[in-house]
Amino acid sequence: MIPRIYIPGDSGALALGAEKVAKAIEKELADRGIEAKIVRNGSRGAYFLEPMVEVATADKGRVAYGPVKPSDVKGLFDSGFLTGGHHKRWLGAPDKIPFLAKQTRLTFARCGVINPLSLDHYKAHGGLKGLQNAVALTPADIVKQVTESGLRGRGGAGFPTGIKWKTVLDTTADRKYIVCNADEGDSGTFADRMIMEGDPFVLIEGMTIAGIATGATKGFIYIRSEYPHAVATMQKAVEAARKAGVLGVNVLGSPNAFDMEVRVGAGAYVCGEETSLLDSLEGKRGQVRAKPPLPAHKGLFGKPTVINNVISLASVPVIMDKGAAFYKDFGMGRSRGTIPIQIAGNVKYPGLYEAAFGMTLGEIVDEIGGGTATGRPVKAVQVGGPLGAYFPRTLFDTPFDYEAFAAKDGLIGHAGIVVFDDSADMLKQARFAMEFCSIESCGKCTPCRIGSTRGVEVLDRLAQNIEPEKQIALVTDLCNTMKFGSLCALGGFTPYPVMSALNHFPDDFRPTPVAEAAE
Ligand SMILES: NC(=O)c1ccc[n+]([C@@H]2O[C@H](COP(=O)([O-])OP(=O)(O)OC[C@H]3O[C@@H](n4cnc5c(N)ncnc54)[C@H](O)[C@@H]3O)[C@@H](O)[C@H]2O)c1
Ligand SMILES: Cc1cc2nc3c(=O)[nH]c(=O)nc-3n(C[C@H](O)[C@H](O)[C@H](O)COP(=O)(O)O)c2cc1C
Ligand code: SF4
Repeated sequence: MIPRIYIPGDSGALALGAEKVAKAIEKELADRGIEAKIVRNGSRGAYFLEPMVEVATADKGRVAYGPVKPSDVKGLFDSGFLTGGHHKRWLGAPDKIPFLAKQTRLTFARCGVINPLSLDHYKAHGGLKGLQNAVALTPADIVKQVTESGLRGRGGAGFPTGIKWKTVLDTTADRKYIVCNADEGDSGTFADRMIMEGDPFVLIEGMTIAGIATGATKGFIYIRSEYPHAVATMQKAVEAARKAGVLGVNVLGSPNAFDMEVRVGAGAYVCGEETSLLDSLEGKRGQVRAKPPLPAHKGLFGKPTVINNVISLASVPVIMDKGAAFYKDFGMGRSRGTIPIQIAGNVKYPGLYEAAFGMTLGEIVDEIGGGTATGRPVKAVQVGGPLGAYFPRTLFDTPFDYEAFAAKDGLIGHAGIVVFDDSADMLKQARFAMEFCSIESCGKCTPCRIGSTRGVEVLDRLAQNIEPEKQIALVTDLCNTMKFGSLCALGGFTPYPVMSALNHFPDDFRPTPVAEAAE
């Protein structure tokens, strides 16, 4: 029985040199008498957190699943290749790490401070105050506060949360749902996981407020299967909240009923897309639905549904506690409040940093992240997951703001940033984006399903220096078709990493002509 080790091939892993790490893990296990075979699954994962390695066996399929213990690959930590410790460091004493102490923690205020599963600790640190205020208000007044706070969807699209809630509140139905999107598939992101493992009650409180605000009595938290600790913690927290009367037929003794369940995904990136997620929750194969109808009108089981990201929902209690004006005071332009920036990849200080919108990308990478772990110059930073653009140093003055990033053909997404040093080959990264899309495509529309597969082929020809100008024209044309012709943002946004790599790092796409190289 040979354990197979799956190496999630996301861009964070690539930034760290996934192949090298994979080989090292293989060796570490071999030294311990475990015969192992490396299999790259080519899709998602957050390698740098705790090494997210799935161990499966040929005869039983997946038998053990989840992070490898740091002690299993101690040599890798010693060599600085894996930095699982920052998870602990982040949850641990932020005051001992100067740049962590400089954060503005509103959503993450309690993480690392309280016992995550103690409702008493939660209450002693301001927990449930938002919900207490909410039960005394009308649904319309709660929605008004959330709208006035300026909170926008932290899952990536930045849609105003209050407006989404109002659509559900205004839609008449016998049943409505709150769905929390905890699929967290973006490379370099781990904020949702941190909340679920570090302060689960804040998510429960946020979802309950959403239920009361919109008339929904049932909630579902859809958690990616790669997060076994988060699943276990959320399940325990939901039980504790139910026992304490925070959930149930009379929320905090009020006439409002709300309850929720934890559901586990099946490992498809596209199931983070809200309509595939709904299909998956309904027990079907996760495939993107055409919009309209919006989930807010016709969502889970055809009923009006609020779908929000973990951080969007977890940001609501502080708004309902301290008021819309308090929250709105942070940030810049139309990006209000704080955002948990997740710094990963080849960076000296990876971790989660909650700050008001408005810091520049350069401040985040150089000052907070401390530059690359390898000490080499930063070449590129991918912001917003595998569908996000690669920004060169010349764009480091871009403030962390939805509109500022969009103006430079980029996106903030879920605020994960992955840093690459000057050894990165951007043609390879562009190929990775196309390959990722072809693996994760739900297959419903042609530009994404066929386009991504053809895209890999075109970039492979480019790498072999076969008629390079022709391939560049072809990939540009293909990206245009994918951007405007895809049904959802998986196919529609894959052109961002591809075209930004091509536009900002053209030298990597034009291999030295043979004659020149020979001189
Ligand atoms: N967090 C992650 O792991 C991850 C992974 C991949 C992509 N993304 C992000 O996903 C984003 C795209 O998501 P999308 O396709 O759902 O975006 P979208 O713009 O279609 O929708 C955003 C949200 O607003 C809602 N909405 C839109 N108009 C509405 C209206 N008039 N009334 C009520 N609700 C309305 C949608 O239902 C949805 O919930 C990208 O920007 C990307 O950053 C995130
Ligand atoms: C391919 C794809 C994957 C997505 N994955 C996630 C995800 O893992 N988590 C998430 O919150 N949103 C994800 N989204 C965005 C959701 O469709 C949706 O916009 C979000 O859950 C709405 O919540 P928000 O308004 O609170 O951000 C994804 C979108 C696409 C196109
Ligand atoms: S863009 Fe890709 S993932 Fe989205 S609907 Fe089309 S085939 Fe499916």
